[in-house]
Order: sequence, then C-alpha cells, then structure tokens
Amino acid sequence: MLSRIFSPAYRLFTTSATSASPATMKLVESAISDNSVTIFSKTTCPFCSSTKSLFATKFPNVPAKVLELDEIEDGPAIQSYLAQKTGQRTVPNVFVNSEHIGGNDSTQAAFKSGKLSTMLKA
Ligand SMILES: N[C@@H](CCC(=O)N[C@@H](CS)C(=O)NCC(=O)O)C(=O)O
Repeated sequence: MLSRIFSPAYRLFTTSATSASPATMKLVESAISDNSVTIFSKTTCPFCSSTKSLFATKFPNVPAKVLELDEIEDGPAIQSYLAQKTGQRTVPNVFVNSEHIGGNDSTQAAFKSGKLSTMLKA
C-alpha cells in the first residue's frame, strides 16, 4: 500500500533529476545522425584537442561536427544526456556513423587499429 503512494513520487523525484529535455535530446541525436563524425568537446580540454587534431589531419575530407560544450548554454545538460546515453561523462565524446567510439583514448586506438579508416572509407 505504501509503495503505491511512495513509488510514483520516488520515480518522479529520481528521474526528473536525470532526464534530458526533448530539446537537448533532439540536439544531440540530430548532431549524431546528421554527421559522419560528431565530437562533443570543450575548448579547454587537451584530450579534445588531440581528438580534433586526429580527424583534421588524418581525415581532412570528412567534415567533423564539433560541439564545444563549454561555449553552449545547454552544455551541461548535453553532457548529462551523453552520460545517460553512453555511460561516459567525460569529453571528448566521439561518434562515427552514429556509433559511439568513446573518448580520446578509444578514438586514437580506433585510428591505430584501422577501424576509423574502415568506417570512414578513407
Ligand atoms: N581518458 C579520457 C580523458 C578525458 C578527460 O579526462 N576529459 C576531461 C576534460 S580534459 C573531462 O571530461 N573532465 C570532466 C568535465 O570536463 O566535465 C579520454 O581519453 O578521453
């Protein structure tokens, strides 16, 4: 009986703190689906610089969509949504052909293994 009262209230409290707004979700999902390469980044992050540099130098003909979360009003909400979606809270957070690659370490490893070249057919 008590759970019928407390459960919905508890769910409302716990999920409202972590749920992204539809606008945030749409922004993230559109960026990922509309671009071959999407990098969620911060201008102050050295790992992000390495990742951006990798794509710029190794795949110069593939346009990469970069969202600098520290320059966007919605940045913290986007980062929270990405954490929910991917389990990764840090930046850079990289997607290629809508597939989650991960952070800089994973992206560099994916380049070294040839995975990125295969995915981008470059
Ligand atoms: N090993 C990670 C390191 C990423 C990392 O530590 N990023 C920092 C920024 S340089 C971060 O996201 N810190 C938390 C934050 O900015 O919210 C990778 O390869 O991507």
